[in-house]
Amino acid sequence: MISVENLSKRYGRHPAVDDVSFRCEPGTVTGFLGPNGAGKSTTLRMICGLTPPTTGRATVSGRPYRDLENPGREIGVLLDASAQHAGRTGREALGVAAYTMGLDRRAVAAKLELVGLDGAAARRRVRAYSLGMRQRLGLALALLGDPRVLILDEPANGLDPEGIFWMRGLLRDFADRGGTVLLSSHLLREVEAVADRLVVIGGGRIVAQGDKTELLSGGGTLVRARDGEALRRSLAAGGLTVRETDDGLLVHAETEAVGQAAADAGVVLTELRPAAGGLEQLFLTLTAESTKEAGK
Ligand SMILES: Nc1ncnc2c1ncn2[C@@H]1O[C@H](COP(=O)(O)OP(=O)(O)OP(=O)(O)O)[C@@H](O)[C@H]1O
Repeated sequence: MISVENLSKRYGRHPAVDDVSFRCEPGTVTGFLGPNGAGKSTTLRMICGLTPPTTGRATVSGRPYRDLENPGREIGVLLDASAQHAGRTGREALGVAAYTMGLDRRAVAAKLELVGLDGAAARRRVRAYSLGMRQRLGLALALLGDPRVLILDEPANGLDPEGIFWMRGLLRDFADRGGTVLLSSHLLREVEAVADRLVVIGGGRIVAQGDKTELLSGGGTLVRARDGEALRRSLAAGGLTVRETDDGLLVHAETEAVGQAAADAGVVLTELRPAAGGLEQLFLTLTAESTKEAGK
């Protein structure tokens, strides 16, 4: 469990994080979403005791990070995959971490295997690693002490599509086994695929938070079929209002009602999903604002 209560951080007169509160519960993946400069990294650094908050507090498993006796056993952290000793091999990096956490060295081999770094990769020095390999090593370090909580800052950076798919599976599995995951991203689509809950931050303040499905719903349903005309007829027969979009037909109804209308008419669907509504718009606006700010 992670609890963030009224956390604020000022740099001079600049409020990098402004009165941020949220909780991450066991068994869930929380996506911490915001455009560049929104305050995500600063918030994560405050949770991990690396940046002192101006006001407010954050706890992990009920205690401030700095009070945890052996933090790596409670919480796995990956804030910057490149912040690793470049002269060590992957295996050495994990070996040193295992030693400081008082772990059996066998944990090293198990985690190397888990993150897909084979023997040859583990023997190479970190300076020769691609960003994707550094992310995998960073994840192995975070998971090394078998913590119950994971905090990851933009973990998909540098991973190829197969790597991103693999990581989502790993995080989902971690949460399904009762773990708590908080991961940040500046891409809605990236966290949408794995998160149960979303916390959206813009300009240092929380602008939306809650259940992902609820936040993304309200925008209707997007549906496609091989036979577009038959689909249109089936939806009209079901009394549903339809609008043509680049992504398919946008129907003003829940997915279940749309699927039922198509099934009643025997129409084979090729796609059926909630259209991202208010949240997507909100996120696009935030991103546009931050890009404008950056250009000033
Ligand atoms: N050490 C610092 N000194 C001064 N300002 C800082 C410092 N760290 C962060 N900031 C500022 O605080 C704001 C939030 O930065 P932060 O890195 O937390 O954002 P972010 O959402 O993680 O974005 P990014 O993905 O670009 O890192 C930015 O305006 C940034 O310039």
